[in-house]
Amino acid sequence: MIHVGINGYGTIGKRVAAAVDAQPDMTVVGVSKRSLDHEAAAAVDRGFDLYVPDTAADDSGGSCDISLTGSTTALIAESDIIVDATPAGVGADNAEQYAQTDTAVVFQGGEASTVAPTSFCARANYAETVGQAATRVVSCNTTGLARLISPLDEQFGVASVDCTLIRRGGDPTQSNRGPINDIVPDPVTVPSHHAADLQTVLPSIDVMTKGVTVPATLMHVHSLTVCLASAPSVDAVHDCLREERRIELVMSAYGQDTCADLRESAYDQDRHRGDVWENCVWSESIAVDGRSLSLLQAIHQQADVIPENIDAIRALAAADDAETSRQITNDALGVGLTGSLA
Ligand SMILES: NC(=O)C1=CN([C@@H]2O[C@H](COP(=O)(O)OP(=O)(O)OC[C@H]3O[C@@H](n4cnc5c(N)ncnc54)[C@H](O)[C@@H]3O)[C@@H](O)[C@H]2O)C=CC1
Ligand SMILES: O=C(OP(=O)(O)O)[C@H](O)COP(=O)(O)O
Repeated sequence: MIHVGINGYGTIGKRVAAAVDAQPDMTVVGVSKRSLDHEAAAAVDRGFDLYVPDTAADDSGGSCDISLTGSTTALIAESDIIVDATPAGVGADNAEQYAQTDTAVVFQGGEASTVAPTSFCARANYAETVGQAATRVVSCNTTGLARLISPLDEQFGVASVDCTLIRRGGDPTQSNRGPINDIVPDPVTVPSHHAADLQTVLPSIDVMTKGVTVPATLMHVHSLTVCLASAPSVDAVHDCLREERRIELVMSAYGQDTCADLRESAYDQDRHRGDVWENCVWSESIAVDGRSLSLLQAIHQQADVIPENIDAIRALAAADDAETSRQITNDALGVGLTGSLA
C-alpha cells in the first residue's frame, strides 16, 4: 500500500483524495487544509483525517466545529507521498519542508517547472519520474495537449503544433474571477506559457500556443492545427485517438454540441462531481488536408489532471510501469469506460 497525504483540499485536492481512496494499492493518510470551512467538514464526514498547517487554522473559515487529527508536519511524516494541491505558488513555499523529509511530493501545474526535477504526464514521460523525490503534474491545458500529441507523434510523426486555447474564466466557485462580458487575450504575448510547459514533458515538439479567456466556467476548448510527418486519412486519426482511454471522441450528431452537454453527460453517467477526466475531441471537427490535421477538443480543467496525479504517485513510488499504472487508475476511476459514441 502507498500511503498518501494530500496537502491542500480545494478543487484539485479533494478530487485527488477521492481518487487515491478508489485505488487498490493506495490509502489516504489524511488531508491538510488551512481553512476550517464546509469543505473541511465534508472531508471529515467522508472519513478523511484532517490536519492543519502548523501555524494552526486561520479563523477565516468560519466557526465549524471540526475534529482535527494533527499538524501538516505530522501528515508529511506519516505519508510515503504527499500530493501538494495548495494554491499556485504555495507549493514552492512548502518545497523546503518536504525536502527535509523522506516523503516524496507531487506538485501541481500552478508551480514553476523548477519546483521538481521532472514535470509529468503519464502518456508522455512517466518513466522520467520513476524513483524521483518529486514531480510536477503539468497544468490542465498542458495535460490535455500532451495526451493528444503523444499518440499522434507516435503514429504519424508531429512536425509542429499550433494551438489556440480558449480558457475558462474561473472554476464555478471562483466568483471573483472573470471576464463577465469580454474575450481577453490571456496572455496577450505569444506564445502563452503552455508551449514551454508542453516541452517540459515533450521536449522535441515544435509548438506555438495562444490563449484567450472567456466568460465560462465549465471547460477549456483547444483549437489545434497539427503538422504531421505523414498524410493520414481522417479514419486513421479516428482509429489512433480511439485507442486512447483518456481521449473520448464525442459527436455533435449525438447532441454533444457544447461543453455544457459534455458536463451533463458526465452527470448522467453518475460520475463523481460530474467529472470529465478525458480529453473530449469532437469527432466531426477532425479534418485532414495533406499533412495538416485540425481538430477541436474540450478539457475539464478540474478533472483531467486527477488520473495524472494518481499515476505520478505510482511513478514516484516506482510501483509500476506507465501502461500498468494508467490501466489501474483508469479501471479504478472508470476513465474511458463509457466508450466513445463516434
Ligand atoms: N482549478 C483548476 O482548474 C486547476 C488547478 N491546478 C493547479 O492545482 C493547484 C491547486 O489549485 P486549486 O485546487 O484550484 O486551488 P483551490 O484554491 O481550489 O484549493 C487550494 C486549497 O489549499 C488550501 N490552502 C491554502 N493555503 C494553504 C496552505 N498554506 N497550506 C495548506 N492548505 C492551504 C485551501 O484551503 C484550499 O483547500 C494550483 O497549482 C493550480 O494551478 C491545475 C489544474 C487545474
Ligand atoms: O492550470 C490551469 O490552467 P492553465 O493551463 O491555463 O494554466 C488551470 O485551469 C488553472 O488555471 P488558472 O490559474 O487560470 O485558474
